[in-house]
Amino acid sequence: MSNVILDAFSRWNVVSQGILLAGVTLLSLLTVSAGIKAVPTQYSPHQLGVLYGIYNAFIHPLHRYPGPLLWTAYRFPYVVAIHSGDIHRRLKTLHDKYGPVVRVAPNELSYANASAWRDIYGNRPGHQPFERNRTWFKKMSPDDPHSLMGYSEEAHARQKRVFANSFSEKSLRDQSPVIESYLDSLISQLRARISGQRWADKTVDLSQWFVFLMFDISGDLSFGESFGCLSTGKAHPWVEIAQDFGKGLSLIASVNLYQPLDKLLRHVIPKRIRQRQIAHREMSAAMVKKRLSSNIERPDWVTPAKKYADSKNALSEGEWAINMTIIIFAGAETTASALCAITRHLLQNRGALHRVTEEIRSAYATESEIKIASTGNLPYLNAVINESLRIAPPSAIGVPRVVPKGGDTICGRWVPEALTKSQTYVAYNQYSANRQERNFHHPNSFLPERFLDPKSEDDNFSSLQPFQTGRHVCIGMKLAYAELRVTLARLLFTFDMRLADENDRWDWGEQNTYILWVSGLRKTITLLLISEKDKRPLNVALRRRSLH
Ligand code: HEM
Repeated sequence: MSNVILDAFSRWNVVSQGILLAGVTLLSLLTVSAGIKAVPTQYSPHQLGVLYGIYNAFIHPLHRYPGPLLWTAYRFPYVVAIHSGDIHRRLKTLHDKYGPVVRVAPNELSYANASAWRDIYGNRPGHQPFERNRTWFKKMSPDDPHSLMGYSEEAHARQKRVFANSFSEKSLRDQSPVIESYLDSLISQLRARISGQRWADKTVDLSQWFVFLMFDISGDLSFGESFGCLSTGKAHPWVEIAQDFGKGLSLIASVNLYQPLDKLLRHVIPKRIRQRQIAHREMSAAMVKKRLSSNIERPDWVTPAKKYADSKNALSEGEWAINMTIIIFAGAETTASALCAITRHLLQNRGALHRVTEEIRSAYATESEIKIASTGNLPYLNAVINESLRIAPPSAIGVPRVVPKGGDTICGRWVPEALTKSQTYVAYNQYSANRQERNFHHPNSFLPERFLDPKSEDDNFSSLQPFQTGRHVCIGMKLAYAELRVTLARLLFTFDMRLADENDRWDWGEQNTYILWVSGLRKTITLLLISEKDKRPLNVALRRRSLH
C-alpha cells in the first residue's frame, strides 16, 4: 500500500478516534440526561453528569464491588482502553490492585479467579444461562441471521449441534491429510526462501506465513478451496478484509456501548470501506453457496454439518454463510496468533527451544513421520503450547455475559441485575487472570516446566481455560491443538531457527489487543490504520537443521 494511501488512512484513523471520543462524551451526557428522568430539570447537563457519576460510584447496586472511582462512575475509561488496544494491560493493573473481582464500568465486573469460569460460563443446575451481551456481535440489522457467536442461546444450541460432527475426533482424523498437505506447502515455501545450511541473509516473517497457513486450511475445509495464500505468498482479498475484523469488532463494540452512536458511526465510515464490508459478505455468501450446491462429500467442515442440517432442516442459507465466515475467522486468526506467540516464546528462551527441539528430533527419524496422529504424545511440546496459551492467550479479554434477570451468585457473592435499562455484564479476562500471582507463580515468565511437574500450591491450573468452558467452549479446541502440535513439530524438526535480530525481544503483552491480537499482515491492513503496538512481525532467520 503506498504512502499516500497510508497517510489517508492515518488521517481517517485520527478523525475516527476524534469522532468516537467526542461522540462518546456527548452521548454520555445525553444518556445521563435521559437516564435520570426523576431528577428535577433545574439541573444543567454537567450537573446531571456529576450526579450520574455519584449515583454510579456510591449508590448503584454494584457499588460495593471494588474498582477505580472514574471507572465505576462512568463507562468511558473502559471504552477508551478498548479503543486504544491496551484494555488487557489496564485490566491486569486493576486486578493487581483491587483483587480477583473488579468493577470496570458502572455495570460491569471483571473476574480473574477460577470459580468464575463455572459460575459465568458453565451450566449450573437451577441457574439460568448467562447470555453473551449484545455489544460485541450485534446484528447489523434485525433481519441478519443469528450465529454461533451471537447472543441467542436457542440459535446457538441448534447451530452447535449442526457443526458438532465437523469437529469430532473422527472428522479430525479424516481432515488430517488435508491439513498436513498445507503444512507441506508451508515447509517448501520456507525452504525455497533459505539457502543451504547457512543462516540465510534473507529472513522470513513467520507471523505472516502462519496467517497464510491457517486461512488456507480454513478456506479448504469450509469453501472447498484454499485462498491460495501459501502458493502466492500473498493474502487473498477475503483474508485481507477478514484481518480487519478483529480491530473493527472491538471498535464497533465500544461504540455499541453507547447505543445511538452505532447508527451515527455507520454514516461517518467512508463509502469505499462500507462497500468492502458488503463485498466481503457477498463473497462469503457466494463461496458457501457454491460449496453447498456442489453436493460433493469430502473431508471438511461442511460435509458432516450438511448431512445433519439437511436431515433436520436446521440451518438457513444466511446462517450457513455467517457461520462459515465466523468459523474461519475464529479458527484461523486465533491459531495463527498462538503459533506466532509460541514460536516467539521459544526463540526468546533458548533453553526451552533446545529442549523441545531435542524432544521432536529424537521422536522421529524422518519428516514424513510427523503427522497429526503421531504428535499427540510429546510432553514438552504440549507444555510449551500450554504455557504460551497461558501467558499470551489468543482470546485475551472475555466477551462479557449478561447476569440473568433477578441476579445470581458468582464466586460465592451476589451479583444483582442492573436497575435501569442497562444490564449487568460480567467477564472472565484471561490475560489478567493468567498473569496474577495468586493464580500462577512467576506469572510473567515463560516456564513450560510448570506443566510437567505441577505443584498445586504453586499454580492454579483450573483458572487456565484458553478455550473457555461450558456451552460456548471452543468448537475447534481439538483441531487447534492438533494444528499447533503438528506445525511446530514439522518446523522444529526441519529448521534451525533464531530471531533475525537478537535484540527483538519483548513481552507479548506489550502489543495491543482488540478482541484478538490484531493481524500479522501489517502492510495489508485496509480498514483501520495499524498502530505500532499492534501485533508485530516475527522475523526469523532459518537454516536447514544441522545434523550433529
Ligand atoms: C488456539 C486456538 C483457539 C483458541 C485459543 C480459541 C478460543 C476460543 C474461545 C475462548 C472461545 C469462546 C468465545 C466466547 O464464547 O466468548 C471460542 C469459541 C469458538 N471457537 Fe475457538 N479458539 C481457537 C481455535 C478455534 C478453531 C481452530 C476453530 C474452528 C475452526 C474455532 C472456532 C470457534 C467457534 C465456532 C466458537 C464459538 C463456540 C460457541 O459459542 O459455542 N476456534 N474459541
